[in-house]
Amino acid sequence: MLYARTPAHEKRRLFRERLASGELLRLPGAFNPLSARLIERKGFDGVYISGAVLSADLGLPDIGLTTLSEVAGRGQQIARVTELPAIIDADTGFGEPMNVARTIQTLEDAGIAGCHIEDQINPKRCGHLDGKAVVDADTAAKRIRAAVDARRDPDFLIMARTDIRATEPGERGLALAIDRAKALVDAGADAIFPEAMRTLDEFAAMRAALDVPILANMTEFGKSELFSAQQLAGIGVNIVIWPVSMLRIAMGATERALDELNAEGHLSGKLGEMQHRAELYELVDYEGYNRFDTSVFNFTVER
Ligand SMILES: C[C@](O)(C(=O)O)[C@H](CC(=O)O)C(=O)O
Ligand SMILES: [Mg+2]
Repeated sequence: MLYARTPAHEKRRLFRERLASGELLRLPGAFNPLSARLIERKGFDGVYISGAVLSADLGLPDIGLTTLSEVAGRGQQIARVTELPAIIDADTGFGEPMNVARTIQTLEDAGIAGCHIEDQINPKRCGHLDGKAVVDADTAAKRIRAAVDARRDPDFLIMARTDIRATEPGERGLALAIDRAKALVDAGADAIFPEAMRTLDEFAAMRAALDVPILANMTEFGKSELFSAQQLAGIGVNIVIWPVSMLRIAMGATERALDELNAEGHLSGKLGEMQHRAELYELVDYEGYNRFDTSVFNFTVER
């Protein structure tokens, strides 16, 4: 009721423990707090909080327009309703290395379990758009070092994302990505998010080159092929995210329903696709609030 029971430091500790086991952890993107509850209910290992989703939700493109306060605020709303660890997209860290330090502490305060900081120039753009540019290795390493120095909970996961793969085609791009990832691990990154990798072999090469966990981004309609959780587990990937998928599904369904409403003047044909009122009530735990209420008023006062 109201919020999750597990304190943030405990979520982080448990997430680290699961990560150390080497199994693949599956994190669908939660596009709001309610969807995070559903992700938990369905047995996933964590929730991912996407910058692309937050921007889209506000009707904005994913080009670095959102602020730390907006991101941390949404992160807190989502993290507080689930027992699952929440990993959030911190873009480039919202400024210079000193801003990155503040970002990390703000996300810790928001109850988040970890984040990724990318090596794109400011302003960043979606990792699957063309024309991306990255900062030099020294600046990228400074961002990560600032993040690591700033955290107060050593279990808060600091993941470095490199976008360098897509800046050069073919083998050369992959080699650059591996070099950059190694430098970011040297700077203190706990995990690596190699963005816009193209094939399973590329993920496997990155996996073989590093001794920290790596993340695979299975975002649709982008630069990476889409692989199953089984395929990614098979090559030793540690975390997989489907960052925007649930929003895409919800928006696709909404669009079709609006068309039907226009055509038919009612939505009776869509009832089977809707979350039932009973399911919603269960998800937000009406019953728990009811119990709470009766336990508040369960005394009698003698006069
Ligand atoms: C992972 C990502 O950073 C996000 O914000 O969710 C995006 C996802 C997307 O735009 O599909 C990215 O890959 O840049
Ligand atoms: Mg993003």
